[in-house]
Amino acid sequence: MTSIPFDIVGFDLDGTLLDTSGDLAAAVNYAIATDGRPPFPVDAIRPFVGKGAKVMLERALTASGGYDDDLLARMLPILLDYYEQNLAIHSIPYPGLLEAMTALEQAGLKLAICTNKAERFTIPLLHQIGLSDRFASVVGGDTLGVAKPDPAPIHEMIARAGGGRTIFLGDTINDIAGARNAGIPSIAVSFGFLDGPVEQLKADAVIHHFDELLPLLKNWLGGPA
Ligand SMILES: O=C(O)COP(=O)(O)O
Ligand SMILES: [Mg+2]
Repeated sequence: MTSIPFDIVGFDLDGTLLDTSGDLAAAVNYAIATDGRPPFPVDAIRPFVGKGAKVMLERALTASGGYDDDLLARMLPILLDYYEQNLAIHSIPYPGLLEAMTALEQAGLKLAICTNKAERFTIPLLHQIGLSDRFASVVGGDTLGVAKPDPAPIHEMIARAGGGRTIFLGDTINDIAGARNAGIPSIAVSFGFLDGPVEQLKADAVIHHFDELLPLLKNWLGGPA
């Protein structure tokens, strides 16, 4: 028995479990350089992330002079191929994540992932970081053909993990709205790829470091269930 009122802790990937911004920025910058556009600093790329690689590229192209459909169609495969070859050069778990995961597992909880990143990148990235064996389920942005904030991938993550009371952690409105749409409580991480104050996400709770996760869950007072 655990004193934590959940069976599954679900996580977003980019900006929540892993700081992938260095590798995402390198892929965007590689692609836009083929059109002669100057690189973005990593900090500028972070707010572009959260709705998949295509939206990330669209946002980068909008911010660097605009684009048409032909340019987007030419550049997207360049970005995707580069990223696939360079998934984990700079990407690292956020501080305290590995300890928090171990503590949650020892408390009897299952861990799961629902990301808007395509499976083609998600599965090898987790493998390269050494985390593939730790999650009861992993659902990507293309697993079902619909992505967060649609609740379907979060429901799928829960079902594939065996079902049970679930809480979801994320760094963007897609995650927090997705959890709300799925009828489960949420926690926003303030260290992710925010595009505004973390309070704007209106999650049920906020953590600033993974050290806060276990105590928060042990003392969870409820939130929408
Ligand atoms: O790849 C993305 O844009 C988003 O991925 P995330 O849902 O794990 O943040
Ligand atoms: Mg994210």
